[in-house]
Amino acid sequence: MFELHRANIAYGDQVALRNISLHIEAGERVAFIGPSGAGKTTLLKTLYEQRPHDASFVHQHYALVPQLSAFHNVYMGRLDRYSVWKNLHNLVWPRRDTKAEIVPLLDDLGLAPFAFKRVAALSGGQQQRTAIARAMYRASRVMFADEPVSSVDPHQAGMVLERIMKSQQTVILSLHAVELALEYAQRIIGLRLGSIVFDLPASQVSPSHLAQLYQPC
Ligand SMILES: Nc1ncnc2c1ncn2[C@@H]1O[C@H](COP(=O)(O)OP(=O)(O)OP(=O)(O)O)[C@@H](O)[C@H]1O
Repeated sequence: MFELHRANIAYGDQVALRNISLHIEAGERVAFIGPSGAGKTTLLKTLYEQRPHDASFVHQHYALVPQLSAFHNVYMGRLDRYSVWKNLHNLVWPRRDTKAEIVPLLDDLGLAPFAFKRVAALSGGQQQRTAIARAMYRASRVMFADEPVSSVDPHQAGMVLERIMKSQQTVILSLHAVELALEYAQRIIGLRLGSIVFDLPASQVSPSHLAQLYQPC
């Protein structure tokens, strides 16, 4: 489904990824871990660009429309699939059938009480869960998510990751929380200074692998 062969990615003269070879099959649940600046976001974006038509992307900074409600932001996940008439109707006067699709999705992520509140009035964690709900509503073949639980409180982070893993066929995400990556992903790719240090099933990642990844420069 995704393939990179000795890929190098740079921003101007700043090299972000070096000699990356990678193959990801449909249905995999993959987590990128590694220190800040290791190249996780760059790798997510590089892979996303291979199939933007059938993937969704949860951005680190959510990329929501703050003036619109959580409901409307989630609806935007399918804006390109509906007619102009349906989109205008839902913007002004949400249709019952659309509410029946979106409200349970928000409810599942603990957001039902905020469904029709402006996103600008929601907390960071609530905004992040709204961005996840939008990606779920899109229902594409692949979900990319960049630090999708960074603002969610620790009690909810597991629940949110569980929902993500159940809702999509293929999931590729970056996580700072190593323990969550090991619990919810099947395959862990450790990145450091733009290179892959290990690529292993979660069950085979050991403390020495992690020490190698997070050792001081
Ligand atoms: N737009 C940009 N312009 C220049 N350099 C960039 C840009 N985006 C990222 N970089 C550099 O590329 C490298 C990898 O960045 P990237 O954001 O992919 O890392 P990351 O592992 O996702 O970091 P974090 O965990 O902090 O989000 C870093 O050295 C970073 O400074």
